[in-house]
Amino acid sequence: MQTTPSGVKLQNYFCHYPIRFTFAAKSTPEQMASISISCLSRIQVVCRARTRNEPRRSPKSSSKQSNGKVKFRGNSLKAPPQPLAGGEATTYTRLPPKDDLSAVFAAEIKLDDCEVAKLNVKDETKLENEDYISEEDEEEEEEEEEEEEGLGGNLGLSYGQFEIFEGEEGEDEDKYSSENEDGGKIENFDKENGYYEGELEEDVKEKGVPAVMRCFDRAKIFVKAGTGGNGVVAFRREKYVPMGGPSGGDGGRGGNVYVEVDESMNSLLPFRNSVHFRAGRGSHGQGRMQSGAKGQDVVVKVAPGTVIREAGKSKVLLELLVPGQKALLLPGGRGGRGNASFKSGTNKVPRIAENGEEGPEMWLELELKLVADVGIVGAPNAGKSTLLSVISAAQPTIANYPFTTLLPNLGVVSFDYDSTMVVADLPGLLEGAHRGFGLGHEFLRHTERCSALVHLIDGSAEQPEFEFDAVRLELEMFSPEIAEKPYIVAFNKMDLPEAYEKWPSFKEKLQARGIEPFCMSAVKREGTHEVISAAYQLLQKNKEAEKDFEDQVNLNQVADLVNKQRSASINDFEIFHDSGSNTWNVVGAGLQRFVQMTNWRYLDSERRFQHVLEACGVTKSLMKLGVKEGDTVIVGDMEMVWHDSANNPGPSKAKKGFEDSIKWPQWK
Ligand SMILES: Nc1nc2c(ncn2[C@@H]2O[C@H](COP(=O)(O)OP(=O)(O)OP(=O)(O)O)[C@@H](O)[C@H]2O)c(=O)[nH]1
Ligand SMILES: [Mg+2]
Repeated sequence: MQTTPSGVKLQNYFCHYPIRFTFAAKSTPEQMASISISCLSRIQVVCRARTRNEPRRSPKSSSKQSNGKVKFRGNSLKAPPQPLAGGEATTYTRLPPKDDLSAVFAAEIKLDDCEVAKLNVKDETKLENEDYISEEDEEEEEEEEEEEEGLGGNLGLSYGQFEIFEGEEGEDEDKYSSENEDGGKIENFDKENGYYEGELEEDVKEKGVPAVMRCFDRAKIFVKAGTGGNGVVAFRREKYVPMGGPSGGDGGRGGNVYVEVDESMNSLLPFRNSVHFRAGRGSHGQGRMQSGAKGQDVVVKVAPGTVIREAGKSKVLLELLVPGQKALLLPGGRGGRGNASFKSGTNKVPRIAENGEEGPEMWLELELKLVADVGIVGAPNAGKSTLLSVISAAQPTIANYPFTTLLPNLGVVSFDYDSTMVVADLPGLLEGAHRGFGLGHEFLRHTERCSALVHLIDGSAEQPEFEFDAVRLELEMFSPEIAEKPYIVAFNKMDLPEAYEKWPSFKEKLQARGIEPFCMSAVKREGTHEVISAAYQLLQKNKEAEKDFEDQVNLNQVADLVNKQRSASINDFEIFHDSGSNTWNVVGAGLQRFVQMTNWRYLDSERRFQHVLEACGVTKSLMKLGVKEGDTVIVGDMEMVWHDSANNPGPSKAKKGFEDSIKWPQWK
């Protein structure tokens, strides 16, 4: 733990989020170079020296910064902070190897060395006493100032002070804010486990693994196709053209929602920021028979290997594997017809136009699964990453401690000009992984896509065959489908004497179970070719079976379903009666759509509505079922009171939807 000149204690800690330290000091860049900081994870360090010519901050704005405050803030600054002139920015995007951890935890933040900063801390205290500003004002003004000063400004900092910007989304802003009054110690941080205690700890635990170890391979998004534009009622008015007739144009079609595979994406990380995707609405029709413009389409770009499900449902809607694949997910709503479309021999002056059809909407769950042909699975430290690095050009992190691999790595193995396969090195599996122990379960689903598996066994383990059994069991517990995949077993680390000794008994035991294991040494590159050739052969066998299945995939199946629902006949309906409230509910997709597209502003719409209900048999059915005067009838969103015109010729009132009276139903 270190103490800054302003009394702020800083713990060296393991950080999950991109954090930005900004130091401003009235010193030369050389002086600032004495500040040594080593940071873990994605931490950006900006050391900022104030030049002599730079104007000093006004007392008011200076006083807004209380000494030694440590603030966590969302990364929702209007202008993203940039490394400033005279400063230095370093961004770590990966964890350093474990060996380096001790060095990092022992790292120092030597703010004490900065004499100038110390002096200014006193100045600031003085100023703060002179001109006190409330905390809320402080926040607001601070933000304003950041906007004003932009990137070239002082970022609202005064000498000897620093802020910690937490690089997450604004939503987490409050949660992580830990402004410290008593000496500025950053509390709630559990150094051992690498996350914050209290609220934050709960949050992290809930998700299973700390954020830095999570890969963004699941997302939930909302998609909505555009609603069609409304049709209009208009009449042609032109000199020398008496009674020009109806000329109301149709509304434009709503925009579609597409999903496209983008080769450049390798995670679903962008969906953390953008969740809602709405296609544009069709424009309304206009007079002179002008149809509305079509709404703008929206294309949701996903990474290859994305599986799409409707939220909360297990059925897979789409599986997008190949870059460039584009699927129509939700078709936009049809534009409503204008009165020109309603012109007929019997009605030459139609005063009716339709609303645009509502665009369908849904919440989707996206899940990214690796598009790998072969998956290397095994216990932690078995040498999976080493094997991948030997057989492909991939350079995964290799180190002698469990869980070196936190996210799956991919490598392309090429045997020949046209025979290649993609191999995935997955994080190590522990006993109980299917219940969430270790990291493996987070990634087990990636093996669902693999056509074959390589079980890598650490030959130097105490009981290699138990290790194999434990991993097999985990796979079976997680998903029987994965367990059924063809696999080969490779006994690694044969260069070590203890592994060499254990190999004969291991081989014997597996052979007794009908499995022919391979032995190899990834480090010495011995036996690896045999292993990977055997995996390739397994793959070839499997691919032929899968090919037939892939040919049948229809990418537009969701849109087809939506269209099918839309074209549901108006004659298909069901009537539910609630005797308690005397309510009759008429349910049918076709009828519902008809009600939604009816524009009740026009009188002719009511007539048409009545006519349709009679024509499709709703009126008759209701009468058969014994509807009585004063009963409530609900069709789609429309709620009406049944009015038997034979008994009472007065109009019934709609409870909802429109003010005008409706004479419905009217029969003789
Ligand atoms: N002697 C010997 N050591 C090996 C061999 N293969 C891997 N190792 C060592 O085993 C250690 C772990 O190797 P990794 O490739 O990181 O193991 P891993 O299975 O990817 O581990 P996790 O990512 O933690 O699951 C490293 O120190 C490797 O150098 C081998 O064939 N012989
Ligand atoms: Mg590894």
